[in-house]
Amino acid sequence: MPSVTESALEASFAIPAVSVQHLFKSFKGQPALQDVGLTVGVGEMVALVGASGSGKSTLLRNLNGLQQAERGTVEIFGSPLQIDGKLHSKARQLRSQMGFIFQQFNLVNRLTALENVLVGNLSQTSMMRSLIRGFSQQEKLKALTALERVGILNQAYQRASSLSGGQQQRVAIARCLMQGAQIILADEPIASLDPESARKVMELLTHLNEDEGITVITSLHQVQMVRRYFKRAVALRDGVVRFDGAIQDLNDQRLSDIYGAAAKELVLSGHAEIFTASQV
Ligand SMILES: Nc1ncnc2c1ncn2[C@@H]1O[C@H](COP(=O)(O)OP(=O)(O)OP(=O)(O)O)[C@@H](O)[C@H]1O
Repeated sequence: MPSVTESALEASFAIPAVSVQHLFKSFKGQPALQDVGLTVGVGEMVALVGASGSGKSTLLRNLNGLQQAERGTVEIFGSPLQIDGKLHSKARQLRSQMGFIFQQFNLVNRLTALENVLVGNLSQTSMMRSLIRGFSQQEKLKALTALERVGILNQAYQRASSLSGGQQQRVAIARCLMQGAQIILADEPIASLDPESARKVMELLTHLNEDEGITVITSLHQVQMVRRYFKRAVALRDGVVRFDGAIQDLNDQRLSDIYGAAAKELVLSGHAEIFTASQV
């Protein structure tokens, strides 16, 4: 007989965090996603791999409704977010459970790290209103706690523009925590970072996943990084899922079968020096 805790755990895995079925998306008649299906369990950490133009960003943007597909469904925690190109009435509520991290951080440069976390993903108008109105002690405490969690409490009152790329990305992650995101979608979160900052950001995402059960879906170019930090990878090529499975099965031969000569771009690009220098 399973214990109560085991049953609760099984139940939490029964409804996936993200479920995508038969997703089709094109730009000016050119397919970007073709019949994409994907299921990500609650608390999983999954890498989207693929050469440039393979559809990783498009898929991530469709997962939170930043873009809408022509056909197919996206469900979040079992509730539809988009069906055949239409956002569901619950989309806004579902999106509030998802944080999105961009390659270029998307912070407001003239605001401090703390203010960026406080305004979170508010629209421009709501952001101005909130800044004028001010924030409660409780909100500030929550934002400071989020900054502490990502290791940059000391920079709370520095303008975003004066922070390093790695620090800015950590502010972006703190913003997700402030928002109470249960799912973090990260689009090439380390592509603009130096190797050491990239390592710190990947470790932070791993800890949030392992310690707080946040589901993480990240697009990455660098296969070395994927092998180091992920158990599962989904490889896209020309908008088609060509592999979905355990990372150890996505070996160099498999990559070369999927991408041909372009596999080199994935194996050799960016941050490999971290592994040669300190990890391997
Ligand atoms: N806004 C857009 N307008 C027109 N075409 C687009 C748009 N966004 C993506 N595409 C096209 O859709 C395809 C998939 O692009 P996408 O950005 O999703 O790939 P990616 O794997 O994320 O690539 P990268 O790693 O370079 O970001 C590409 O052919 C791209 O040119």
